[in-house]
Amino acid sequence: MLEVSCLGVRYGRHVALEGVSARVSKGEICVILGANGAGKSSFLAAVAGLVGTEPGTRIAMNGKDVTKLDAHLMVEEGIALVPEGRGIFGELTVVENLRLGSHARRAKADAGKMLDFVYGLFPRLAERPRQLAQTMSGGEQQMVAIGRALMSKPDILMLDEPSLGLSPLLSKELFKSLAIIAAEGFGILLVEQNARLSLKTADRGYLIETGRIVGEDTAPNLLSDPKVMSAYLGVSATTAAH
Ligand SMILES: Nc1ncnc2c1ncn2[C@@H]1O[C@H](COP(=O)(O)OP(=O)(O)OP(=O)(O)O)[C@@H](O)[C@H]1O
Repeated sequence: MLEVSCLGVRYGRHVALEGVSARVSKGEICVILGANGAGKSSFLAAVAGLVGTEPGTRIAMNGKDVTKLDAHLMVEEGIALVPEGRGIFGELTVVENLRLGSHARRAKADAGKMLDFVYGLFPRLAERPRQLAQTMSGGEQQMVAIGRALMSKPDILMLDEPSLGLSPLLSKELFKSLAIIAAEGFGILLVEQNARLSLKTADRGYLIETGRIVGEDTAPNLLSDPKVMSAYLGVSATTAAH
C-alpha cells in the first residue's frame, strides 16, 4: 500500500537519508530501528510530506505517485503521522483534539464511526471527552495523539517513538493497542527506541544506519539475531538470549 523507493533527504550539505526503500501493507506493522541521528524521524517526516525529498525519490500510496505532495494532501492520501512529542493541543479538550483529525475530506463522512472506534480502543478517552488535553497523563496524551491521527481515517499510521516517556507497563499497553489497530486493517510504520518491545509486536523491521537501510527482515528473525540484538537493542547478545 505504501511504497517508498530511493528516498533521499538533505539538510543543506548534510545527507540525512540516501536510497531508502521500504513498504508497508494493509494490516502490517513495520518498525524502523536505528541509532540516534540515523535518519528515522527524517524518514517519517519525508513520507508525511513535511520535509522535501531529493530527485529520484518515489513515494506511492495505493499505486498513486504522491512524492511531491504537501503534508495536508498526504493526509488525504491516507498517511497520518503521530509526531515525537505528540503534538496535541493542550488547551483544547480531548474530543476537540480528536475532531481536528476528522477535518480531512476523506474522513468527514465517517467521523462518528471513527470516534466510536477510538473510544472503543481507548476507553479512558471516552470517559473524559471534555477534559483539557494538557491535564491528561503522558499515556493518555499519547492516546489522544493516536486517536487524532486515526480520526483522519488513514491507510497508514506512522508513529515517531510512541513509547517515549511512558512506563514499561504503559508501553506494553500502547503496543497492544497498535496490534488492535493493525488487526482492523490499518498499516503501521513506527520508529522506536524500545526496539525489543516493538519487534515483539511488529511483523517486519528495517535497520537504518547513517541514512541508509542496512537490513530488513521479519520481526521474529530480527529478534533472534544476536548481532541485531547487540547493535540495535542496546543489550548484549548473551543477555538477549534469556
Ligand atoms: N532540520 C534539520 N536541519 C539540519 N539537520 C537536520 C535536521 N533534522 C535532522 N537533521 C540531521 O539529520 C540526521 C538525521 O536526523 P533524524 O532526526 O532523522 O534522526 P533519528 O534517527 O530520528 O534520530 P533520533 O533517534 O536521535 O531522533 C541527523 O544527523 C540530524 O542532526
